[in-house]
Amino acid sequence: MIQVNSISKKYNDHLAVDDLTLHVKKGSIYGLLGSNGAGKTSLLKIIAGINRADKGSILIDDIPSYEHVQVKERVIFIPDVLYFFPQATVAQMASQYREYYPKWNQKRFEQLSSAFNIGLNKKVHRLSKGMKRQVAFWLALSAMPDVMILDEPIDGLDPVMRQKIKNLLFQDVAEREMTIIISSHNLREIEDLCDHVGIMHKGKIMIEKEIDDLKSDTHKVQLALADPTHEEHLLNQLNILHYEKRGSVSLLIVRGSEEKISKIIHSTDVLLYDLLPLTLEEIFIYEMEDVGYEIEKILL
Ligand SMILES: Nc1ncnc2c1ncn2[C@@H]1O[C@H](COP(=O)(O)OP(=O)(O)OP(=O)(O)O)[C@@H](O)[C@H]1O
Repeated sequence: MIQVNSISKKYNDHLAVDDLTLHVKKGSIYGLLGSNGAGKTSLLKIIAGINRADKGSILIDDIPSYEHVQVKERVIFIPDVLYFFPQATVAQMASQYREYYPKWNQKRFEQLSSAFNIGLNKKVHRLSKGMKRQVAFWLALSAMPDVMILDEPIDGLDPVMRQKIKNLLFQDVAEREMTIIISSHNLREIEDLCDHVGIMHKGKIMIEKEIDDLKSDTHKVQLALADPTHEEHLLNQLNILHYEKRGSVSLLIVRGSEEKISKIIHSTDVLLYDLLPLTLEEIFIYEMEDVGYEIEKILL
C-alpha cells in the first residue's frame, strides 16, 4: 500500500532522512518511534505528499504521492501543530474539506457531532488545544481517507476522548481497511494501537517489526550464578542490549526467544534466574542505548 523507497531529505547541510526504506501494508497501523530530531515529522510530511524528498520515491498504491492530486485526496495528515483557516468555524472548515476530499461523507460528519459535541458555529481558533484536536479528527474521519498520517495525535486529548478516537480509528481500519502511520512519544498509546512498529534514529529506521515479535524477542533477566567466574562465558553466548550488576545479581536486557535464553542460562549452575517481559517503552529505551544514547542505571 505505502512504499517508501530509499528516500533522503536534507535541510541545508543536515540530513534529516537518510536513504530510508519502509513498507506499510493496507489496513495496518504502523507506529513510528524515535528520538527527538530523528526525522519522523520530515518523513511523515514526505509520505503525505506535503514535502518532496531529495531522492527516492513514495508510492501509495503504486502512484507517486507528491505529484498526484488523486493520491493526496485519499491521504489525511494531522500534524503535531494544527492549522485551521483564520476565523473559520467548524462548519466552514467542513465545507472546505467537502470540496477537497471527494469521499467526504456528510452523514458521517453529522453522526460524529454527537461524539465530539462541539458547536458547528464555533470558531476553531478559539477552541482549546484538545478541542482543536477533536475537530481535526472529526474532519479527518468524515473525509473517509484511505491513509491517515498522524504526528503526535493524542497530545492534549483527555483520556475519554483518546479512547473514543482510538475506537473510531480501529473501526475504520477494521471496516474499510484504512491504513494508519502514527508517530508518537507516548509508547503506551503506540503499544495499544499499532500492529507494526519502526524505530527511527538519525534519519534511518533501525528496527522494524511486528509489535508482538518485538516484544517476544526482548526480555529482562535477573541472574545469579553459583560460580560467578562462569558469568563472562555465559554472557558471551547471549545477545545483550544492556547489563548492570547489583551486588551478586546481574540485570540484563537480552534479545532472543525465551526458550533460547533459558537453554543457554541453564547450561550453567544458576542460583537465581528470572525472565520478565518488557514494555514497548523499555524496549525503545534499550534499543536507543544500543545505537549510542547515554543510558545509565535506569533498570527498575
Ligand atoms: N524546515 C526545516 N528546516 C531546517 N531544518 C529542519 C526543518 N525541519 C526539520 N529540520 C531538522 O531536521 C531534523 C529532523 O526534524 P524532525 O522534525 O523531522 O524530527 P522529529 O523526529 O519529528 O523530532 P521530534 O520527536 O523532536 O518532534 C532536526 O534536526 C530538525 O532541526
